[in-house]
Amino acid sequence: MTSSTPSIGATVPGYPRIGPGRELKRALESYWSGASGRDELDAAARAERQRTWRRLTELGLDSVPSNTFSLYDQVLDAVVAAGAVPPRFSALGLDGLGTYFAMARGTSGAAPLEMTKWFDTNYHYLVPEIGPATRFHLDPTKPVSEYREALALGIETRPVLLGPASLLLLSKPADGAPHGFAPIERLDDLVAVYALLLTTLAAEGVAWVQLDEPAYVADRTPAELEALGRVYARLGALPERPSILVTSYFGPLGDALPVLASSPVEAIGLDLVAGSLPPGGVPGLDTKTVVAGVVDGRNVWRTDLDAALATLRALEPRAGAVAVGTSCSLLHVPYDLDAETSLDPRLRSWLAFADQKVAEVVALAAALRGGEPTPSFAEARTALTGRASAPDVIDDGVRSRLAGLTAADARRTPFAERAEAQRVRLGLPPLPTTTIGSFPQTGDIRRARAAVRTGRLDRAEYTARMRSEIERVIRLQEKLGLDVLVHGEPERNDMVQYFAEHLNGFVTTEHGWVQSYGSRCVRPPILYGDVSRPAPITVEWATYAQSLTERPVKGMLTGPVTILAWSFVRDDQPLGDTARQVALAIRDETVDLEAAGIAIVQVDEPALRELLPLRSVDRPAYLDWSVGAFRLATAGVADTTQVHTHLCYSEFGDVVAAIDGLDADVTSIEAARSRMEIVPDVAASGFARGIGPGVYDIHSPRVPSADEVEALLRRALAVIPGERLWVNPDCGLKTRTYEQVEPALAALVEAAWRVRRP
Ligand SMILES: Nc1nc2c(c(=O)[nH]1)N[C@@H](CNc1ccc(C(=O)N[C@@H](CCC(=O)N[C@@H](CCC(=O)N[C@@H](CCC(=O)O)C(=O)O)C(=O)O)C(=O)O)cc1)CN2
Ligand code: MET
Ligand SMILES: [Zn+2]
Repeated sequence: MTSSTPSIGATVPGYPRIGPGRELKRALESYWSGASGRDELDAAARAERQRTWRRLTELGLDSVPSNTFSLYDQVLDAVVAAGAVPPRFSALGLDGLGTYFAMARGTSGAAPLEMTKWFDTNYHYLVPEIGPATRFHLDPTKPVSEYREALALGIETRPVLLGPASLLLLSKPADGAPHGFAPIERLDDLVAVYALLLTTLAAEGVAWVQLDEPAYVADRTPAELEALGRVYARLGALPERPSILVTSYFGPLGDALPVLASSPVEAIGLDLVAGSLPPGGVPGLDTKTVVAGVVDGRNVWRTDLDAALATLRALEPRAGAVAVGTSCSLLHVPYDLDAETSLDPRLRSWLAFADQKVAEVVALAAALRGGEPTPSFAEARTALTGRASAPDVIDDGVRSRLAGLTAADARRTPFAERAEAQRVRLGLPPLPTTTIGSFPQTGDIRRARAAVRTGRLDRAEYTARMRSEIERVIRLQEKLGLDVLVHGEPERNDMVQYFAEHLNGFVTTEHGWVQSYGSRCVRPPILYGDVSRPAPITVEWATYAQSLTERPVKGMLTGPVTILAWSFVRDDQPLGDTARQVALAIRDETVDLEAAGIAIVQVDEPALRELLPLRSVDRPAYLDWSVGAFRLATAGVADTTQVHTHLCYSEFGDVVAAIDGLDADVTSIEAARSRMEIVPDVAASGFARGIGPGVYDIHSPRVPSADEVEALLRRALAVIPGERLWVNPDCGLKTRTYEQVEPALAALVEAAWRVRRP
């Protein structure tokens, strides 16, 4: 670093990219459908990048990031930059963009890269496939052209890339890699490509580059820590390179901090919201710029600027220099609070979305430099005092109800007794067939919802349309011969937002879209106060569906952990306390469904795995409160009511014991994509209740044949007795079409019949 290198000052590690009005989502979906061409997509992408750089400059950042834009995913972008495209995609002979989308979405000839959760967030990344034969080679096109594009606007930027160690730690072994191979074994080869990239960027005139190493906020072996040191020793030793900022987020770096502090990098980004600097000396830190992530990049609360400034000041004597940032990329929050014109102004004053957070970072950096604290400090103080004393945040009724609970409220009678009572009541065949809940969300359904929102359709007409949709779904399931039916969830915009809209303690936004994967977005609700259920939510829909058929219809609810995981949660009390409040509201709903004659209630917990803490020391406490919340939500019903749950992630290893702890009568899990790989583990864990390993991969448009489903069922039957085995898809059908769903479910029912035959 030369004396002319600009200091970082105020910055952010990343920024949303889907567009404030979801412009990129629309451009992508239009391009994929063939309705528009390459030029339109390029124009939309360029417009979003340029808008972002201008906005961040206007808001006052000293160092503006680039290459944080992505047409699909930043991990996929790093795969492309490193040339690590798996051969099944390069063999397609497509151009760059065609290959890129083939990896993201698959083609008829090549299954896409696997998608999995980005740490403990609701963002999904594409999993790189790395083997001994992967031939890395530098493709600097994207970071270089984005840097030039910004420079042409007069904006000097800091290119951002996933760091080499994290890239490999987030990868999986390529097909055909020898048993025991780990992608990290290829680190030295990959670092050679990053070295070339840094040299290339230096030649472009880049002053700072940001390499993200979030994998080091999880537990890492000594060899992995050593590998991190090796990477940055080597990159740091390059004769011509930009200054290097290594960024971490979502937790404290732990043992990786001294490794980076003693490496030759110039700056280290720390998440000081999810973690804090350890007490005591960190050798080498006093020579680094610490980019202090004191503004929460994952939640929407306004920052306590006084407290953040105190943290920054306390850091000053320990670091070479202190710069200010958000705790992580702003990808995980909506763009701009100013778009939310219908929010209660008092609540609004407690919040900050991406642009407001950038302004907070700028204000903190200015105050740290010794300038006058801007008026925003006083405004923040007023807002926070208001929030702390707001009457509707605390609900004494909820609190006393929770205080009055005992362990018995979260306990059902032993499974064997319940199972017998349910067998008698339900009279289901062996290997009962069912689905996970949602049926396709058609354009008609979504348009009707948009119309009722804008007042173009009245409530009664909307309800009538949803009822006719439910009737269609019930008749279809009867025709297909399914045993346990669902109502199809047409009335739900989203399985979390829908419940939040009907519970006290939440508000929802109009424009607060956050990318979940590719072009798919969610509007996470904001949980700001004590939670309760003012009135039954799903009972009318469920009883209407049940009135249409003799077969049992499952009541369908979202569990407390998933509601929390996919919302912005309050930061003024432990998450476990909030979970119990949500659990009570869901418990009220299960009890009301039961009273209305519903015999089976499913409480989905797909996010149980997602919230699992990144460090193993923190896991037992999490599993304790999360499992406890689920049990509280479901233990209010009689033995004769069958409780189902649904989880849909491929990595179950870490939560197999917790699944047992949930004490649901039947658990459906995702299993088709891994061809039932997980089932022996579940059986070996001693799990002895009903289980429905998915036999239809709903993430793919492909329709499975009855033969395939039968083969999967026979595989499951090898380890699970027929009286406990359920037959169902991997997950809900909302993203599929009826043309795909009908034949797939027909195959599923046919396969169950074949396997049932003695
Ligand atoms: N919250 C949440 N997280 C989750 C999941 C989930 O289901 N929910 N599933 C997993 C995978 N993640 C997913 C996330 C989003 C979507 C998804 O399909 N999102 C939809 C939006 C869903 C929604 O909120 N729909 C609303 C609003 C739809 C909309 O865009 N309406 C149009 C108008 C209607 C039209 O013309 O189509 C508009 O507002 O402009 C509704 O149905 O009411 C999308 O991006 O397209 C799927 C999976 C993990 N995380
Ligand atoms: C992401 S889990 C989805 C469960 C929900 N009941 C559905 O079928 O859509
Ligand atoms: Zn699911």
